[in-house]
Amino acid sequence: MRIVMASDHGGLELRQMVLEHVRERGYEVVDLGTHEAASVDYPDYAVMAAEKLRNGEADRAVLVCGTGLGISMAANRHKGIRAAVCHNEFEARMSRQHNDANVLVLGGRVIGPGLAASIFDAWMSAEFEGGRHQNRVDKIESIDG
Ligand SMILES: O=C(CO)[C@H](O)[C@H](O)COP(=O)(O)O
Repeated sequence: MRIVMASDHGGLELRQMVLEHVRERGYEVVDLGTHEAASVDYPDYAVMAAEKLRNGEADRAVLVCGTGLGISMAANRHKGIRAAVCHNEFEARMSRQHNDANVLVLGGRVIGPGLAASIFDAWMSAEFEGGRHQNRVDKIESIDG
């Protein structure tokens, strides 16, 4: 499985730490940066990552900004993208089981690397349950506001 990762400057440090963990777990990573501490705009990174997912160059994404909020808002503007900001393993598991989230979003100024790694593991090991949840995800996908 190929995972695309991206962050703004607010998520740079956490992204770099989580990236190591993701590689240690054996996943192939497409790292879109940012690579420097200079201020950048998180929507640009959400768009780049969403494009990789939508064109099949990656299977899942992990996005990080300072809070996780802005980059998830930007990612969720794309059809087929279901980005979930997760602060704990429960949210991570549920975002897969019920919401079929294909983007995990973390807040670099909110959580530390140990928790972020556990959240990633929980997210990757949980499967979408389908059934009644598929119907709801289909309704999300049909929203054209
Ligand atoms: O969390 C974020 C968006 O939700 C950004 O990382 C944050 O807004 C960047 O702030 P600053 O430009 O003050 O470093």
